[in-house]
Amino acid sequence: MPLKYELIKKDKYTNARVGVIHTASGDIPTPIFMPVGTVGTVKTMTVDDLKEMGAKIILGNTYHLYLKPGMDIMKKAGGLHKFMNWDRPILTDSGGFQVFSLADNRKISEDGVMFRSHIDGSKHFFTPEKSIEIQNDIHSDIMMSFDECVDANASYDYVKNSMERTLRWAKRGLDYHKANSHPDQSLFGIVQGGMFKDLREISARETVAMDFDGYSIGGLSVGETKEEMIDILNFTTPLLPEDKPRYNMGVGTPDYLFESFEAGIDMADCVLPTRIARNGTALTSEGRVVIKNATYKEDFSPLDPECDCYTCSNYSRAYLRHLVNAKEILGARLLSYHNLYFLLKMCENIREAIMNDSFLDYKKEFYEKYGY
Ligand SMILES: COC(=O)c1ccc(CCNc2nc3cc4nc(N)[nH]c(=O)c4cc3[nH]2)cc1
Repeated sequence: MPLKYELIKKDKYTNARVGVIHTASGDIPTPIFMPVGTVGTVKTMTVDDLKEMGAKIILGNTYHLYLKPGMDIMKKAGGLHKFMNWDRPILTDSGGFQVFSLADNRKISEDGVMFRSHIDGSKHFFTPEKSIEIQNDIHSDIMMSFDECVDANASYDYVKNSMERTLRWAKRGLDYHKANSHPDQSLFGIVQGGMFKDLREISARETVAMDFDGYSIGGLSVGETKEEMIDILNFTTPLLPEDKPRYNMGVGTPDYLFESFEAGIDMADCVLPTRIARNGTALTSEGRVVIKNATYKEDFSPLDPECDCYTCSNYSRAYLRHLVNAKEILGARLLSYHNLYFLLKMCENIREAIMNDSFLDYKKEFYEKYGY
C-alpha cells in the first residue's frame, strides 16, 4: 500500500501540525528532518548511528546512485535498503535538481534531459519514466516526480514554460508509476512556478489534481532571499491538501525549518548539517560554532552544553578543534553526528510544542538562545 498520512494535532495559533506518515518501511513522525545520504550513505554515519540519533527516514539521490554504483549492482543487491542495511524509509530525489546543478552539457527537451556525468563525462538521457524506473530499482519508499528546478532569477516566460513542462512530466511519471511501481511505493508531485504566485497557483492546482501520495514545494532554496522563500512558502503550502504530507526541499538551517513547519510543512531535507560539519562548523543551541577558531583552543567544555548526544557527552571543544585542524576524519564524524542529532532533537521538541499549542513559545525561546 502507498503511504498514509495521519494528522494528529494542529497547532492552535499557526499552521504547524503533528502527524505520522505510515509507510511499508516504518512510521515517520512529522514534522521531521531527513538526513541526506546522496550515494547510499549519510556521510560518516553508520545505520546504527542514524537510528541512535533518531533518524526516521533518509534521502538517496537517483542521479548519483544511477551513476555509482549503477542500477545493475543496485538490482543485484535487492535495492538500497538491503545494499546499505537501512530498514527504515528512504525518500529519493528524482534527479532533476542534480542534473541541473551537477552534470555538464545538459540539454533539455520535451522528452527529457540529455546530460554528461559529472564523474566521467559519459552521456545519459533522463526522462520522467526513466527516473521512476531507477527509483523503483532503488526500492524507494517515497519517490519524487522528475521536474525542472529553475533558479531564483529565471524570467517569467522561462519559469512559465518550464512549469508547464514539469506538469506534463509529472503526468508521464505518474502514469509510468501506476503501471510499473510496487504497491508499497509512493510518489510525490513537485510544485514549481519560481517566484511568481500566479504560476505557483497553477502548478499547485494542476499537480494536486493529479492526486499524488504527497506534495513537495520545489524551486526554493535556490538563491532567492529569505523573504522571498517565506513569501512563496506561505503562499503555496495552503494550496496543498491537508490530508497528504507536504515537503519543502533543500531546507536545513534551524530558521528555515521553523518557518517551513510553521507554514504547515511536514518534511524537510538538506546536506547542510553534514556538509558544514566536514568544514568544521557545528549547529548549537547558542548558534553556530566554528570550531577551528582559536577561541576554542583551551575550551574543555562540551560543544553544546544543552546537548546530550554522543559527541557532546564524550568530547570537548578543544579536542574537536584539534581533530578538525589535524584534518582527522573523526572530527568530521563527531561534528556530523552532533549536527544531525541537533536538528532531529529540534524536530522532536517542535512536535512536542505543537502538541502543547506552544510552537510559537518554543520558536521564540530557540531563536533568542540561537541568536536569530
Ligand atoms: C552548506 O550548505 C550547503 O551545502 C547547502 C547546499 C544546498 C542547499 C540548498 C538545496 N536546495 C534545494 N535542494 C533542492 C532539491 C530539489 N529537488 C527537486 N527534484 N526539485 C526541486 O525543485 C528541488 C529544489 C531544491 N532546492 C542549501 C545548503
